[in-house]
Amino acid sequence: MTTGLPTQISPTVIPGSKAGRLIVLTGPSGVGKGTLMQLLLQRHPQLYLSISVTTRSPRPGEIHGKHYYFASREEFRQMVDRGELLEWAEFAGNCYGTPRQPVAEKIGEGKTAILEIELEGARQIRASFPEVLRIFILPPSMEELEQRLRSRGQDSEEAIARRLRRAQAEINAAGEFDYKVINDNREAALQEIEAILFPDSRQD
Ligand SMILES: Nc1ncnc2c1ncn2[C@@H]1O[C@H](COP(=O)(O)OP(=O)(O)OP(=O)(O)O)[C@@H](O)[C@H]1O
Ligand SMILES: Nc1nc2c(ncn2[C@@H]2O[C@H](COP(=O)(O)O)[C@@H](O)[C@H]2O)c(=O)[nH]1
Repeated sequence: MTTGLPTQISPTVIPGSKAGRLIVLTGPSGVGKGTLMQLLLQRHPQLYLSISVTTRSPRPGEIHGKHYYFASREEFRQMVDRGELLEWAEFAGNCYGTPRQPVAEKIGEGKTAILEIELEGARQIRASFPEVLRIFILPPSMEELEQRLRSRGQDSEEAIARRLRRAQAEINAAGEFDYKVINDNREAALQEIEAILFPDSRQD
């Protein structure tokens, strides 16, 4: 398990229909990506949010198959070796990856698939799927980011420190992305994302 390089997505497009879109949403841990995605899905249930595999332990309330597929390091390594992940990366001491098949299926059905992933994974996707639309979510300030990580109340002090160290490097790479959205006011950020995803009257 030494590389996270992806192979191609290869969606099978249903004859007579157009292929869907792949969207990547990235930003430092705690910036509010998950919160914004849940709100977006409530308003646009036709969107498909990929469920990742992780070796991280479940947080209280997290459900296997809903929030993540929780796997051991060995299970994760086997998925990598079998080419089952579209991308994967290590983040703050754990592995995270995107199962290939459901994303390929949804795109093949003409749907919009969204990946909520960290920077290295976003770079891998860009390399294997250049048409991807990539959005970076920024915090209003580093102080606010730290405050959000703490108020979430889910991570140890050590985990928060690791995530904050990684956050600055991720923010420095925001210029690589197609769009940047500052998540200060939740509703305003959501509307910006909607305007990116649904220019004109496109709703798929
Ligand atoms: N605009 C906002 N203003 C204030 N608090 C917010 C805002 N958006 C999200 N939050 C809060 O910030 C915390 C972190 O949000 P969330 O878990 O969605 O972040 P995330 O980017 O998905 O993190 P991770 O990448 O670690 O999964 C949560 O407590 C959430 O309620
Ligand atoms: N490269 C990938 N990154 C992923 C994936 N799923 C989630 N993530 C990112 O990991 C961090 C930490 O998440 P947490 O749930 O432990 O707080 C965060 O930035 C997620 O966006 C994935 O499949 N691939």
